[in-house]
Amino acid sequence: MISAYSGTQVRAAEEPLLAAGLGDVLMQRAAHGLANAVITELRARGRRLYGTRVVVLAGKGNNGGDGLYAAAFLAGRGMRTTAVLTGGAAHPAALAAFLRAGGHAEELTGETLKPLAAETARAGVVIDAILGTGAKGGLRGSAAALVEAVLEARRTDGGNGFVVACDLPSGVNADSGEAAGPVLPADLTVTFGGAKAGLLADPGADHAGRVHVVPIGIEEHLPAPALRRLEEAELSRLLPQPARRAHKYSRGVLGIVAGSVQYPGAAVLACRGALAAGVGMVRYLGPPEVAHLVRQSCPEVVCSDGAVADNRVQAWLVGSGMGPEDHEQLARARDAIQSGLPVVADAGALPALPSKLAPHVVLTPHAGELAALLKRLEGEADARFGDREAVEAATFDAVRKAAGLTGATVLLKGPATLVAIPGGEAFSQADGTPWLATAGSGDVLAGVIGALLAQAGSAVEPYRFLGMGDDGRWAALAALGAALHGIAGRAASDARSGGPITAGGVAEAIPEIWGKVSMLSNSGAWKRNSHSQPLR
Ligand SMILES: NC(=O)C1=CN([C@@H]2O[C@H](COP(=O)(O)OP(=O)(O)OC[C@H]3O[C@@H](n4cnc5c(N)ncnc54)[C@H](OP(=O)(O)O)[C@@H]3O)[C@@H](O)[C@H]2O)[C@@H](O)CC1
Ligand SMILES: [K+]
Repeated sequence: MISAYSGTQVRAAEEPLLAAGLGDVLMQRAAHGLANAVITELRARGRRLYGTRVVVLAGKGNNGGDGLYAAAFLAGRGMRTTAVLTGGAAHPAALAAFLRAGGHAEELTGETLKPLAAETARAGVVIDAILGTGAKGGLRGSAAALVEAVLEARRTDGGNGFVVACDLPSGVNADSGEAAGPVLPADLTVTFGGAKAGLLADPGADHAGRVHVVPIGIEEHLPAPALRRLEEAELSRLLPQPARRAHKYSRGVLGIVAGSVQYPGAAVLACRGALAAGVGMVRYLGPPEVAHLVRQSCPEVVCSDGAVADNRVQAWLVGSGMGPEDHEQLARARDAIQSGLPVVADAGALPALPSKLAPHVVLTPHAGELAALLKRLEGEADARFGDREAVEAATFDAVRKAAGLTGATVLLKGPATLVAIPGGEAFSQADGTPWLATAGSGDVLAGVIGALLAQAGSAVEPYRFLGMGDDGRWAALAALGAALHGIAGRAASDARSGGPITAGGVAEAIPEIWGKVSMLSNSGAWKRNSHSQPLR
């Protein structure tokens, strides 16, 4: 599991060591980890160190200090290093070490801005150490102008160097991933002590590239993470497995209220997603025309046009492919939400939610649907997240806000899918491929999560083992569904040499992914079939 923390959490964890006079030791560890990551990356790209040009953009705080110490180390390895001092000053000891090692420093001024931007754009390696966890807002002033000029120079002249962000891409908010000003997107972010939550939430995740965590000795002081990402070991542990004496009812029954005469395919895809994700049985409730199509595509599904109360299930999925005019389906959706059973509420069910929900209700909006929900809950005049763009600019805050206002677990679909319960556990899964942005993909995801709720909603032990509260399991199950769906989407695309996929293709790929993930032991090694390919 990747555990990510807010900037405040990391700074609090540093406090006892800073009080013990170990500030410089922490900085040296961070700088050493950063320099080693640069060397590893250059070697992986088949590039020699000697003579390669490195530009470090160094702010006046400790983030700049990390960058300057790392650049000093690289200068000692024969790299040609230039430091651009963006804040009119620099960490004194780190700058002295850099100059002693043979580095060359330039102050950023009105006159030097253009040539330094051009030099940065041409460099083999750029270390972005302008701002770290001490940033207040996005980049501003001459540092912002420099980054804009570098972006422009890279656009016009190209540039094949790689960008390494020191702790986080400068201007990205460590807590939320928001970026108020320009940001130099990184190929790699080397982050210290623990990942920052803003690196796993968009738009920060967009800018961060790969994330590499360097331990610096503060780890035992860190609290429960603000944001988690399930990896193979946890996926393997959390995937439900049938007991030897299982029967279809004990395996879990999912009731699905989805689809309409206008969108019958959503019902079929939700059923296919659920069936692929190990549920014992699916009961479909909906209009006869849709039920007919469901029966034809999925003969395993038991269909009826009856009432929610007449169907015994362990969980419900409601809303996919339903519109505001589908009164009968919406009435069923409301009954399901009020049944007290775990529920996935998707698409058409979102505008019709009761005002107060609980975490066993999992909402699965995309950014536009989340904006509409928040606008309704906050009131049009006060809505901070009034439209899709506002949600996309601050995904983590938006999802936490929606969880707080509804009381439900909220899953926001995206390249980094975020899940949060009110005031508690939150997850970010980025397992998929952009090809998953295709019609029906969300219906399959809703089916997969519904199937997981029906099978495993009552088990709390695995989550306690992972240090989560009992309500956290609703978010973890939704994150598990997002991970399965994402990995399956990637596998489906890989099977076509990286080509496009359909929602039906994603559902088809899920059972094999489930099998492969289940084969992993908790250490991440294969239990059986040790020659199998890793998942990602
Ligand atoms: N604590 C430790 O020992 C360790 C810390 N570590 C490292 O330190 C980093 C945190 O360092 P930090 O606290 O010095 O803050 P940092 O991110 O460098 O920025 C503050 C400076 O930027 C300025 N500034 C602020 N906002 C701005 C803006 N929008 N646009 C432009 N300027 C802005 C602000 O100026 P001011 O506003 O105060 O005038 C101030 O001078 C952390 O990310 C990690 O890399 C590791 O080495 C481990 C040990
Ligand atoms: K930085």
